[in-house]
Amino acid sequence: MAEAINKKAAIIGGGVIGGGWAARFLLNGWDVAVFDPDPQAERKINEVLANARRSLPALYDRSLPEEGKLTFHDDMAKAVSDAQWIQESVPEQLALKHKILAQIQAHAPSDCLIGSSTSGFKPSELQQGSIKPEKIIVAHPFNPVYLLPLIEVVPSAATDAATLEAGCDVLRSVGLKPLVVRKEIDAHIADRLLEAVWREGLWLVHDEVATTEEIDDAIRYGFGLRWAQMGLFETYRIAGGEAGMEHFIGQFGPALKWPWTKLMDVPELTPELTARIAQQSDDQSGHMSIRDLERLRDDNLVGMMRALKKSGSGAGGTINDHEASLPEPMPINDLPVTGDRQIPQSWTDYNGHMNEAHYVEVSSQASDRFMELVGADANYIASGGSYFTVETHVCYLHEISAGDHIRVTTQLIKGEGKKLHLFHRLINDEGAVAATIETMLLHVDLKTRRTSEPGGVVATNLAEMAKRHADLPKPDQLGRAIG
Ligand SMILES: NC(=O)C1=CN([C@@H]2O[C@H](COP(=O)(O)OP(=O)(O)OC[C@H]3O[C@@H](n4cnc5c(N)ncnc54)[C@H](O)[C@@H]3O)[C@@H](O)[C@H]2O)C=CC1
Ligand SMILES: C[N+](C)(C)CC(=O)CC(=O)[O-]
Repeated sequence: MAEAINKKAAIIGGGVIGGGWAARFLLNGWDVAVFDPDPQAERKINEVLANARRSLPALYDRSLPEEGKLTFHDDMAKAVSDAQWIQESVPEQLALKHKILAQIQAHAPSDCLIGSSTSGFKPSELQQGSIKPEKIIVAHPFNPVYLLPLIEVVPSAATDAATLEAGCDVLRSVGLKPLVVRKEIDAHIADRLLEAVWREGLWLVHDEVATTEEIDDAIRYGFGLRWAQMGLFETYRIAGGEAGMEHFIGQFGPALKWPWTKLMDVPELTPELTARIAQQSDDQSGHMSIRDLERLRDDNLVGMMRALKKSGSGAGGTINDHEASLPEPMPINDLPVTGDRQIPQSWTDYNGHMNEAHYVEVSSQASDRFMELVGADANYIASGGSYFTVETHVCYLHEISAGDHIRVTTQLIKGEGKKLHLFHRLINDEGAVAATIETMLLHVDLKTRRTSEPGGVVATNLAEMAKRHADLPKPDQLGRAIG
């Protein structure tokens, strides 16, 4: 069989942001070629990648594609040849970006789009002197690039609609949420907002009103939590109470003209102020290495984004959409695969392995998937029929650790009348059955909350599935009681 050919991304500049881009593409199945003259680039990217491997897959309840191949190059031409996407992430200096973009375009495939990670330059500035200005856009990510879905995509007058859409499709395919900025401006949308908050923070330290830690507390215990799920305007709509946004503006709008904010001025970043900020930051966080801080940040982000995934709000909706686009797993031993996932860090406990509670979560997801396969899907449930779990028995056979990949197969033991008797096997990458979960569900009428016969399509599908599973050997753990 011919080997599948992966897509290839070229990462030009592999620092904080280039490393994050490399991880996002690799973990979404792309090959990645990096060009960076820093002799430490390979080590740094591998460390970022290790953090990405423990966090990005943990956002999903399905496996990401098989990881692509990572290569490092000291020749720009080799790095960009055959690339379908090129991402420039060199330092924020316009002259350097012009030089690098010219070198890229001298060697890149002629139809290849180049995204620039620039935090502040407009695309028309980046395109100055370019031989193909229409192939350069701003694709501004957020740190950590492998976890945060937002990507500000900024076209210029030289960018046509089809190129822009094709670029957004590529970015969506690796789980990003393109926000197309309709009018190019310095620092796009998000950095305009971030700069305003940062400027105020600097003034508060300068005027000795607050330390770096106190400013961070003011954000993380309060409005930072609100912003992650509703942003600025939706939050303020609620703050206007039943009278809404107009009332809110009427009450707090005038304060914008009172001396609440420093607004446009920037404090002089003298050596003394810089040293004060650096010392306060060391006092606040110097007990942890940057990589440890990154892991803490990533674990918290995964937890918050998994909560958003449940409601589908904001970043959670992007993860759900990306998850739905991931390929379906193939059957194993004639059984449907009803789960295929990496075990997140947050599922492990003080014994250093997957906590017992999450086996039931895996079972619940596998039963849900099985229900979908026999037609008891979201539409069916909306029409008033569903299954309730009434009994579950778990056998823990081998330890499962954070980062392990498991697949779940489901054998139909009985699917007749109101009863749905399932047997799930959790299979690890060595092919061993790490756990079995036997579970009984009953069909219920959601209006009366009483058991009822399933609808025609579900009953027919179950009967067909039962025929296919009838000759399979009965599992050893079936009907097991404790003792
Ligand atoms: N750090 C951040 O929070 C964010 C930065 N950005 C943008 O990303 C870009 C890169 O920023 P960072 O990654 O933070 O900087 P960085 O300093 O961490 O990384 C820059 C990398 O570029 C490499 N480099 C320098 N000259 C080069 C050349 N001639 N060819 C190839 N590589 C070269 C350096 O060796 C370094 O590894 C900037 O445009 C920045 O505005 C965007 C979003 C967030
Ligand atoms: C500070 N910064 C301007 C480089 C920040 C960004 O561009 C985005 C981010 O990740 O905060």
